[in-house]
Amino acid sequence: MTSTIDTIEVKTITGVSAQKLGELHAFGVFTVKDLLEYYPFRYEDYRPRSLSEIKHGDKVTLEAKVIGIPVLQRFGGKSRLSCKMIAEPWMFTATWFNRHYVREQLTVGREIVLIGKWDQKRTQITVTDYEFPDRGEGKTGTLQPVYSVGGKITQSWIRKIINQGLQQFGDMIPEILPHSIMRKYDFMPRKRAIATIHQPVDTREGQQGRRRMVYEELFLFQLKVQSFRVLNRGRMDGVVHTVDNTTVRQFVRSLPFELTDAQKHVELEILHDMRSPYCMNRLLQGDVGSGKTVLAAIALFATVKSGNQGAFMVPTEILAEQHLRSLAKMFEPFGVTVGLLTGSVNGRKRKDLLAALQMGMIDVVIGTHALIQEDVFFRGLGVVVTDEQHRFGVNQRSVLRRKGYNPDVLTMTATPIPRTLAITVFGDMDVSTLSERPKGRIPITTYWVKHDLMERVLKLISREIDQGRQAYLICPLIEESEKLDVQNAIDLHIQMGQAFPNYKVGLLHGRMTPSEKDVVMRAFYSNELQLLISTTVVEVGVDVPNATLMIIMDADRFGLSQLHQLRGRVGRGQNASYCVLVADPKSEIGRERMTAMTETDDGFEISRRDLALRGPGDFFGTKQSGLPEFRLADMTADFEVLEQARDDVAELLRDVAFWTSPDFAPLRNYLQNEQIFQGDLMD
Ligand SMILES: Nc1ncnc2c1ncn2[C@@H]1O[C@H](COP(=O)(O)OP(=O)(O)OP(=O)(O)O)[C@@H](O)[C@H]1O
Repeated sequence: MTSTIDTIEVKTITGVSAQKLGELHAFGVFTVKDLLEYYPFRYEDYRPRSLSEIKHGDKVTLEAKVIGIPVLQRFGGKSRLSCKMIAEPWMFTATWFNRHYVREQLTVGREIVLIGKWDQKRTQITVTDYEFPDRGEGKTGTLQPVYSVGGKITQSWIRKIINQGLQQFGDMIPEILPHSIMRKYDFMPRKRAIATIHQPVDTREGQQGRRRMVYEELFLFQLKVQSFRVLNRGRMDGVVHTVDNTTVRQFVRSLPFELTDAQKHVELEILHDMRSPYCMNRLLQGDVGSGKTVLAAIALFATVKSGNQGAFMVPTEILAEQHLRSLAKMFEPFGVTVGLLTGSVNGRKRKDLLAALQMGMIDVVIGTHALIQEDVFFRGLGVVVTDEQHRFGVNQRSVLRRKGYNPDVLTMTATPIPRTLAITVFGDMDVSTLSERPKGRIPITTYWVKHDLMERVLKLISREIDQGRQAYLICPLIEESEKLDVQNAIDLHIQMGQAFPNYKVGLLHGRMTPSEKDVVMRAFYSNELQLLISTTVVEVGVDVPNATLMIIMDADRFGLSQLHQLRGRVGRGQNASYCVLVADPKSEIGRERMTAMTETDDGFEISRRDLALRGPGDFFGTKQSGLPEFRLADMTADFEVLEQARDDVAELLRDVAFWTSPDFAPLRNYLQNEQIFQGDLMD
């Protein structure tokens, strides 16, 4: 096999000593390819500018001439060297701190290039770097890349080594984009693009290089997710579920409500996937309270009635307990057994549960993400239902495959994502959407009040509780300190206890043990507690239909989607519900968020506004762990390129030539080496 830059070790580059090699490894640089793709995050501009165009405080490069005798002052072990200079027609002073040795080199009439910060008031430059043209030094006039460095690796060393790497191996950088794409966008060849990112001749050239490599990165990302979807569909190695319609219908009929049209539609999509021989990889997105859990239940029921087991992976123990209770009730009449596996199930109990799972005595297991790892074995796993936070990545799939399972996967998200964004970022999945909420729900009324109206808010609490309902009070979020969060919650709990001596007031926060939390949640479910003071631990999925009031303190500290999630804890039953945002926002964005919340209760609209306020990068940043880390591309700034790449890839994959023509061999090779395909042959 001929060697390529992704197999040649970086130590073959002249100048990489054994000691430096270790340091490069720490940066994730093992091969020549890794080094050449170690891109700078910005450039230092060494192009000379004229004094007439610079402002106070600018960092500049000036071409000047020494016209004065240097003056050296020493004070307390430090030194300051000043010298008069001229950059025609202006005179100014150049100052060096703690570099007294420069004095010898400053002879009158000598040309010098100074790099440093300009002080307009003193007509002075504080020099950070300098060069003498008569020594033929080379930074002047260039843009110098700035890399992320540390330890024994310095900026100048990495620049030198990358330069050396380009000289030795630059010609071996392979082209990967097909001709058609190169022509369509008039891209420069890959070799030149990579070289110019490290050593841009000028800004335009640098931008062109970046443009091409950003596109390539997003194109390859899209190629990976979309071809995964295409191949997955064609592969036919999933579990074929055989459950018949009558059995499913019996289960659906036993539920205490009729499915909405949207739920019925999604049910068909899920069952269709499950019955087919390919592996289901479906994202179910629906607004808060739209009834996603029952679809999870149908999928789990269908797999059990087809002779398999199901796993339901949820983000918190509170939620695992909640689902255990509700699913056990739904499944009980049909003889479907349910088990719980979370961090707090241990010792003998855990051992027994694992054994029961392996022997097939438990049909459905609910738990946190530890569920599908390490020592957990199933007799036959047919379906995994999970949530967006645990987006079922390549790693989990391969863990399961190694154990001999290839289950259907249903991923649920309560943060609706605008459709274009969903298919761009979740391109490997089929998307189902629950577009309506169950009938009979009264929209939640949302108020935004300032802190000085707290008295009125307290009255609202008593009004609801006196009518037999329950309320949540969410404490402000102090991001820097969980300890302060907890303290806040404890204080508020005491205050509310005093304000409402006749009600039972509960407290829930992240420092409590899972079993302590469970005791409180159970008491709230059964209305033994009327008011629950909590941090955001109730954010996801908690379902207490009798709760009709949600109060969020310092609501401007939360993001829009998170506020919507919290608000979604009420309005889940037949009674009118209210959400009160208590906030005195200081920023415009804070005010916009509050207004948006009072204007709409539609999660799709909220996420559209959230996206507009934050941009796709941040929108996904907090919620999405499944997003790849790009080296150059930025989800916000390069979003249009991502959409373009998505369309180009879709077109390419529709063309049969993609799977056969030599023009696309580099792309097929790329896919084959990706972990996602685990070496499956592309040809
Ligand atoms: N078709 C329906 N008709 C009436 N009630 C329903 C229907 N479907 C679900 N429900 C009820 O609506 C409530 C919310 O459903 P569920 O907990 O599944 O919401 P969800 O989509 O998971 O929301 P979240 O993301 O906020 O947890 C539950 O109490 C559930 O029993």
